[in-house]
Amino acid sequence: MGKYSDDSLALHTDLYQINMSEAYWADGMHERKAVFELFFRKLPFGNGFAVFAGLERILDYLKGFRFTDSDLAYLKNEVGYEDDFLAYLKTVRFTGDVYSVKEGELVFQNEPLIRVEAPLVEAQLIETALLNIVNYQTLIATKASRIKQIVQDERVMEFGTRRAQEMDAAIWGTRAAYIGGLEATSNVRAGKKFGIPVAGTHAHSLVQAYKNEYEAFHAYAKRHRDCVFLVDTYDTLKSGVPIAIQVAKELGDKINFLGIRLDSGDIAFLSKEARKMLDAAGFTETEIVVSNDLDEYTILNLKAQGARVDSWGIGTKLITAYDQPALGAVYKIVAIENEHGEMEDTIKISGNAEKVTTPGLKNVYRIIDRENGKSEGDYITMQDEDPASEDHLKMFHPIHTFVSKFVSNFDAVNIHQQVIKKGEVIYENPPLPEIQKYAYSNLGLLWEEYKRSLNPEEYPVDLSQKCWDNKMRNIQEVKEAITELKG
Ligand SMILES: Nc1ncnc2c1ncn2[C@@H]1O[C@H](COP(=O)(O)OP(=O)(O)OP(=O)(O)O)[C@@H](O)[C@H]1O
Ligand SMILES: O=P(O)(O)OC[C@H]1O[C@H](OP(=O)(O)OP(=O)(O)O)[C@H](O)[C@@H]1O
Ligand SMILES: O=C(O)c1cccnc1
Repeated sequence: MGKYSDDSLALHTDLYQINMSEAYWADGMHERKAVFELFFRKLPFGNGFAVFAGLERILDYLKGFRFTDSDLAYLKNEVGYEDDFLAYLKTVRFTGDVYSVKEGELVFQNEPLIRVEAPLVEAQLIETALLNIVNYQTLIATKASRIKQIVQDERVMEFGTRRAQEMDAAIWGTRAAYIGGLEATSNVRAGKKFGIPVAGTHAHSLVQAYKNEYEAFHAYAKRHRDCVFLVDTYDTLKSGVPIAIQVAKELGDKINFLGIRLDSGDIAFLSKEARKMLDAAGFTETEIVVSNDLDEYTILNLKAQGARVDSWGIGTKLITAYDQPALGAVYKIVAIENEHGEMEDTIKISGNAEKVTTPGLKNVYRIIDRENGKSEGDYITMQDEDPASEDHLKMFHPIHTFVSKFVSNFDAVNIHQQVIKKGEVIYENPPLPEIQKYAYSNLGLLWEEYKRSLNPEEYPVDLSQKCWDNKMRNIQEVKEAITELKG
């Protein structure tokens, strides 16, 4: 590992975060309270919602945040920071407050998923890791949810470790995929670490090692009562399926002939033919597992062709988020304490209206119609507003403000909860199967038009009038300041 022996996560940040921290510290700004929000601007995969994941790792990361001696030695020797600043860094822990949506929550564009309220340096140093975690895990949970929505009742297994972008991605991606709705993983370490059910068949190498399917299947069956034989090594219909049936008949009750796996060729055709062969041999309960570069699009197409599949193994295209490899979430400062101890808004202006940040301390409410239990949209308010006390709300699009509606007879549910208070983790993440169930049950809140995988309607994420007015005032103030400068 080189001369700096440990691998603390405090340095899992961009150099510029430490450089900015040095400037804040040298200027006496470092303890000022700052508020940052983490959000994404565009839903991934053209989906109508995203499934939030990443909180578990974030809590662990923040709990253990500290620069170790070897981190400090590295920063001194190799990067050149001075001793006084390093002595300060040695004392830095995460002491702030964090508010987050739960894992498995359905989340949308331009709404804060996490709000960090902490001394400026602390909030700044953790940006990179928080984004790194949420960007990946939320992306994979969302992709998994898309796949599961197309698959519906059949079983889906995560097979992607060998193709993942290195080991961390395989492990945390598998966990996120499980949150999104997958039933099992082939990654045994993820099974041990998170309690995700493990499952699997065997590879072509088993058959190739024995040079024929008959011996390979028998060898496997000698030590495994539950058997799923891979039947496409030589010729699926002429050799693989008939030999699997022959071996299963020979072994009778000694094995559970659970299934066969197809991994190449025309899956629709081969699965239908294999189904006929298995049924004709009396193995009507023996299932057909398929794999080979599958995603929600191929699965939908295969279903349309009447493929007879009971179980889907998904690797590359899920774990690498193949069709959209980044979520693009950002972490933006929205308020900072001034020299008098008062919180002041901050704003980032952009020529692109969608990129102008929404300043100030805010809350996000999910507005749920009491009559039908469906969500009308999300409603971002200033922190001192209480939409639950209103009889009706005007919800309007934050850019196209003429698109609006009035909502009454609703529940306003604050989607955030405090997970860290003064540096202490105060939230216990539920067991993983409960998080998965939560994600699934949340889908019931959404009208079908937001859930379809192709061209869904845009779910409303609106600003309260007060929040919108505040944003406009901030924009105006910046413009005036610039005009004064020019003048
Ligand atoms: N009936 C089908 N309709 C649409 N796509 C299919 C169908 N059958 C298989 N596919 C998909 O087509 C892609 C390529 O399949 P193909 O059979 O060429 O795979 P392969 O790995 O190249 O096979 P082989 O190992 O025989 O060369 C895969 O993503 C597979 O899931
Ligand atoms: O296709 P994916 O969605 O990425 O799913 C994972 C793939 O990994 C295996 O193939 P590989 O060729 O690596 O090994 P094998 O010999 O077991 O087929 C398996 O057969 C799947 O095809
Ligand atoms: O168990 C399997 O069939 C499996 C596991 C990983 C990758 N591909 C297939």
